[in-house]
Amino acid sequence: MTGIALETGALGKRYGRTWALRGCTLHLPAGQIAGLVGPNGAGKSTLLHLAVGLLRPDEGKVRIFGQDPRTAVLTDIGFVAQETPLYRDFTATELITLGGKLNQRWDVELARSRLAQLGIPADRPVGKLSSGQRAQVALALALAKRPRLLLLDEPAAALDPLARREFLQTLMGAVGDTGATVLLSSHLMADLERVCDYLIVLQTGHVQLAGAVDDLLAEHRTLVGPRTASGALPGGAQVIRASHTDRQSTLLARIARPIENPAWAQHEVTLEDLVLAYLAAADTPTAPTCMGK
Ligand SMILES: Nc1ncnc2c1ncn2[C@@H]1O[C@H](COP(=O)(O)OP(=O)(O)OP(=O)(O)O)[C@@H](O)[C@H]1O
Repeated sequence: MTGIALETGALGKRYGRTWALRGCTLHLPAGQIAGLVGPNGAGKSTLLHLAVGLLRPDEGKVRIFGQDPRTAVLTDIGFVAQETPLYRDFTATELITLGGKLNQRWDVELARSRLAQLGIPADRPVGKLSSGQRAQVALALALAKRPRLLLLDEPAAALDPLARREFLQTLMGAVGDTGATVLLSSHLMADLERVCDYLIVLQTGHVQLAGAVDDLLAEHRTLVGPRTASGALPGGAQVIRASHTDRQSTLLARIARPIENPAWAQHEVTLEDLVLAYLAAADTPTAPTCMGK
């Protein structure tokens, strides 16, 4: 599927006098599984609530498939909020029936079979399930909607490691089947490394880094070489994060082209290296920002 699933322009939201999100400009190409990362309070939940139309922007715009989420596209969006709010007195079976009455493209079988596969009691009020089981019910309901865009706010946080792996596999399977776009907020970098092909890093309400994972990894290297001032790097590299010993510098750098100076050893970076470097750099006054293609 082509096109842009989510687009924001100078998007801002404040609570009282405090901006939770400000100047947020990004786009998420359709068909991607995107990770949304950032420290506590960075604005991830705020962005997701704006995208699903549950919050109104104070500045700027947000568009889902080119439309205002507060108007036309709600049937295209699936959302699992952080605390997985569900009607706690209802059983999963009742929620599946209810969903069928409220949604046009409801896939009853998908929801039922998923819960049966996971051994989740469908006839017990969801308020009496464990928080991990409730998260699974919420995901099953969101997938049953067959959304074009699925927004998940830390969906796997309450799951044990095995359940998390199954959750991510189901997610990837469902997305593979339907071509849905996913935006998934998480603090679990290993999970994101496993499933994401696009990455958005938020820091104090701003986009710090965004782009296709393959491009971001190709554009960055860890460089180890003679102790150097950041301004004197080979090949026009931009230093994101530097650490030094008396004789040696280790730099996480954004490189425009391969560095041919043999004094510098180059190593590929992991997604976690990259995110940590940008988040740490954001605490410095000249924080770099990198927007991908
Ligand atoms: N209802 C609210 N009233 C006042 N301030 C709020 C409210 N919701 C969020 N905030 C503030 O807005 C900022 C962004 O919060 P948000 O929940 O979007 O961050 P987050 O990145 O999702 O954090 P976490 O990783 O902890 O879930 C924070 O400073 C938070 O304290």
